[in-house]
Amino acid sequence: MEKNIVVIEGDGIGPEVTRQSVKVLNTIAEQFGHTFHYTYCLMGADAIDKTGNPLPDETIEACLNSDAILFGAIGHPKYDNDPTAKVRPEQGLLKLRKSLQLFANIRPVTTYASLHHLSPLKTKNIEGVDFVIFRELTGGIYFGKKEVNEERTQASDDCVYTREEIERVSHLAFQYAQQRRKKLTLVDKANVLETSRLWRKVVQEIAAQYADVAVDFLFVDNAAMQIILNPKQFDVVLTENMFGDIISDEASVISGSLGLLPSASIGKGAALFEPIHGSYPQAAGKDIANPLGSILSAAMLLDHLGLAKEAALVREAAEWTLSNSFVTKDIDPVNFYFTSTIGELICDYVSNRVPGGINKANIELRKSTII
Ligand SMILES: NC(=O)C1=CN([C@@H]2O[C@H](COP(=O)(O)OP(=O)(O)OC[C@H]3O[C@@H](n4cnc5c(N)ncnc54)[C@H](O)[C@@H]3O)[C@@H](O)[C@H]2O)C=CC1
Ligand SMILES: CC(C)CC(=O)C(=O)O
Ligand SMILES: [Mg+2]
Repeated sequence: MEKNIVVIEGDGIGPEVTRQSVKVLNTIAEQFGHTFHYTYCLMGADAIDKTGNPLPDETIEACLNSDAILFGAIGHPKYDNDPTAKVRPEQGLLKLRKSLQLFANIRPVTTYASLHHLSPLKTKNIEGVDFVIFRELTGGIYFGKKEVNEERTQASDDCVYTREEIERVSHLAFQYAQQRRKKLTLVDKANVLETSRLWRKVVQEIAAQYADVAVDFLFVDNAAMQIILNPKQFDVVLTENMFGDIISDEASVISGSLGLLPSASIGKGAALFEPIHGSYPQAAGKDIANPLGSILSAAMLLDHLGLAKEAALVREAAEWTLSNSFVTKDIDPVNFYFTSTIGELICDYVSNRVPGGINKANIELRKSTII
């Protein structure tokens, strides 16, 4: 199979985690006889530095002409700490999502037996947790009209949703639930927000078309608690843009680290794959960030290309690293391996196909020589 993949490394840890995913995709290509052509594009603070624009037109153009997009992360403290900056890295990502009409962001939350002991949550509450957050991605408060007065004493962000925006992501979420445990939870704030009441009404109507899916409704404040208290109750969680952004970072605590969670953004054609974390600037260039969120996003990319066997092998390799304690600093702050070593180990596993073929002594050597 021959495919064109756009790679947007972005800022902070974006480049170092994305490079591990490209290594893994290349190993998959070698093992299975595929050819992946990569086009590298700019976005975020890096793009502002080089072009003055957080999302150059060439990036949109390349993405529209690609089979899939692999994205790292954007964002830089010089903008986070300057609330008056008019041009900002995040504008690039929001505009890309809108331009490509990536209206559904799928964020799976799973747990790994070898990491249970690291969670601040009780093992009995998290073992077997397996749910998916369907986050609406191109509407709501992140895209509403923004205003600030001249004196900067008052500001507003409008939250707008149309019926059509709610319907299209809801149908995808219901269909996803049909393939899983047939339960869908809408998370909203319908006791206060008009947009949430529209969400609830539309989802109630759509539910009639999916009689085999059990639907329930949770206010977002309660949902934030339930995700920590009893995460096993969830199968598919459907929610608007900002609530999905917030509860998915929260849900990563169940898995063990924000660095573990992948995502797929889909919509009207293009498809983009990115870890759910940001640019983690404190770790940039240190080779300590967890690359698994990105590598598991690459697995979702492979699934999207119809390469299910390949995707499964990448997931198996990722699980193999975790269960053999080949983990980054976020998972084990004392005995940790570097970002690049985890990438290499996953490539080794993918090419050898059997864990017995990997020489543990060499891995220990790689760890100690780098430290
Ligand atoms: N999709 C994107 O590109 C996103 C960009 N951002 C941007 O990223 C910048 C930093 O934002 P933060 O709020 O600090 O969020 P962040 O997600 O970059 O980091 C928050 C914390 O999560 C942990 N973490 C994140 N990624 C990790 C990884 N791969 N391995 C190990 N630990 C990891 C670290 O403890 C870190 O301090 C900001 O400029 C923000 O706007 C934030 C979220 C998403
Ligand atoms: C720029 C932000 C909306 C990115 C973010 O936090 C996310 O997509 O998770
Ligand atoms: Mg986020």
